[in-house]
Amino acid sequence: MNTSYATKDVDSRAVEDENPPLFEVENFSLAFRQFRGGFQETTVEVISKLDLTINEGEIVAVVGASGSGKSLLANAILGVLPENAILNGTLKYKGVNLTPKKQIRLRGKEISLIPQSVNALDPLMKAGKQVQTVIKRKQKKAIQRDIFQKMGLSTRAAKRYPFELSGGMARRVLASTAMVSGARLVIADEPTPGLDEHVLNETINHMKQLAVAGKGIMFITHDIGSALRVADKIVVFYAGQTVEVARVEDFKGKGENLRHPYTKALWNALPQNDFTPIEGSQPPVGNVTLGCVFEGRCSIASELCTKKQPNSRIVNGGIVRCFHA
Ligand SMILES: Nc1ncnc2c1ncn2[C@@H]1O[C@H](COP(=O)(O)OP(=O)(O)OP(=O)(O)O)[C@@H](O)[C@H]1O
Ligand code: NI
Repeated sequence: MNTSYATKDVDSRAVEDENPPLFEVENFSLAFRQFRGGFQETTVEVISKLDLTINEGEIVAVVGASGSGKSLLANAILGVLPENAILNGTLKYKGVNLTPKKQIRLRGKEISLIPQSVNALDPLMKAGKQVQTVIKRKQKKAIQRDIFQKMGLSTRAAKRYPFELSGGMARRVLASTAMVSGARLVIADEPTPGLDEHVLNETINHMKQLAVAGKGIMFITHDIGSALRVADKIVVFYAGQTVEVARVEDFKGKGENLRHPYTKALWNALPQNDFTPIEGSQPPVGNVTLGCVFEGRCSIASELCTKKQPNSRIVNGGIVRCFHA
């Protein structure tokens, strides 16, 4: 696991060919083509100016409110977006552009998704079998039994069809699938809601084990608390943009070491801190603004923030998109 990511992010672009990061997103944007009022075509942008890097052995948490574009990013990486999606920017796996063809080849093998929805399970296949089908090694059944035991799933659960499983059990089956897949990059989209404390700890430990084994993990969550328990660095999303990339150690005290006002607000909203709610709400999807996406809720916004969008820059070993950080 590494914590010197900020300099590494910048350096790694310069020495791209020699030692590229496991996974990179650069200036990525995503819009949907829509038809309004008959034949008039419009586009709605849901992700813009998104950057992030995941190194081998690193757990990167992507934290953001509901609707900030987290699942869409996950689906974009896997290449499973609806037809009307328009993508721009680059996604690179091991320094090479992820083309749709490459995505099909890597999906489920090198890059594995723990989807947010349990509907992703095959309704016609028993739980144990679903997990066995992604194992490439021998002794599929033994490996599946072992992971089920670790994830708190009984041998009876393995013989059940998805509709016979509770929501929490189904989530654990999905997580088991990614864990045994042998993928180098695991994208976990909200793998923890509805898990009891014991299974939550198991899931977190398992993510850590995968990282120790050299895999890169993208852990998508809206819960900054669980992100801080497991991740090496935290990428904060707001309205489809990365507003900050911070080290876990930066989250302490009153958030003095954090850079973006939104990240500080998220930290101070935690029950163990001030429990101060964040006033206002995220701008709706498709909202086009000249200025900073957080400006309407920001306590330190100036006139500049209403007129211009800040670019990302490195501040104090982290990355921030704010004029006043
Ligand atoms: N096919 C689509 N066409 C138009 N808009 C879409 C489409 N799919 C998703 N969106 C919109 O894009 C935004 C981002 O959605 P996304 O599911 O990525 O959010 P999220 O951050 O994963 O939220 P949550 O925490 O609730 O899972 C949402 O406002 C959603 O309504
Ligand atoms: Ni989501």
